[in-house]
Amino acid sequence: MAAASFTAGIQKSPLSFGHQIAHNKLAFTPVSIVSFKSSSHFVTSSLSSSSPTNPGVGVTLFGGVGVEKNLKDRSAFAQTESVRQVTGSLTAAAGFRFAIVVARFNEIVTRPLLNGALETFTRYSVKDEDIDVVWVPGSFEIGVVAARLGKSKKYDAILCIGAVVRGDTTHYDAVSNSAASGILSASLSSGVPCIFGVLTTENMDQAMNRAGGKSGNKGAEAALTAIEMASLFKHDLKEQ
Ligand SMILES: Nc1c(NC[C@H](O)[C@H](O)[C@H](O)CO)[nH]c(=O)[nH]c1=O
Ligand SMILES: CC(=O)[C@@H](O)COP(=O)(O)O
Repeated sequence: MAAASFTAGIQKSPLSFGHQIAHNKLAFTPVSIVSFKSSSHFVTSSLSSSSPTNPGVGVTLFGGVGVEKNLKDRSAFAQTESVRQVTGSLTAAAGFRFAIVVARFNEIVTRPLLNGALETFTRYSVKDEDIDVVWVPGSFEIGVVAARLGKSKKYDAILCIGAVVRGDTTHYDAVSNSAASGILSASLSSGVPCIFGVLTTENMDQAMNRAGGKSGNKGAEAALTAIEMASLFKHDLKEQ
């Protein structure tokens, strides 16, 4: 089934993908760094592991990375031998639910950003039926919609896509700053990660280069961020 797409309450036909984007998968190999003391230095070595309690979630044990001289004389700075570190995983995205809020303004840019995001979700095993796409008029409107979707608690992360391109006036600053603070505010007020996939560029060339052109596809990158943050919140930062 294809991802649902909504615009002002009207369900739109499913999106089709014309081509496969070239995008490197990020390798998030969970790594543990163990340390041992050698005279007055910490020496580090590394080996791989993943959390036994949360498969697919990297846990890094970390102690004295780098060279720490004369530690015994600096007891105030004594380091613990195993500080737990966590990072979201990209390997277990199946089952996560995502909303994408996308601005129609500069659709020639935002449409390929959206397609890049959808292709990435598919590549990482997110099902179409677990993705809802909501269209809004412009980037200024993204924040309020992201907040509403976040508070619905239906989604593990919300990906926000827009393209603000500088014109002749100061309007650019107002729209781009409002989009950024609106999306941040949606994240903080809902407690659901809202990912900033809004381009803010000097001209259309810069925008197109980042929407599948020579600078990659920022929509695809933002989708990876959404997966990582969804994983982090699901497995390690659960509300108690
Ligand atoms: N100029 C751009 C806009 N402007 C429209 C605003 O976002 C908003 O829809 C309007 O002010 C009504 O509230 N939007 C973009 O996404 N990109 C622009 O470059
Ligand atoms: C980013 C904008 O809002 C921009 O497109 C508006 O253009 P202008 O400043 O020339 O009115």
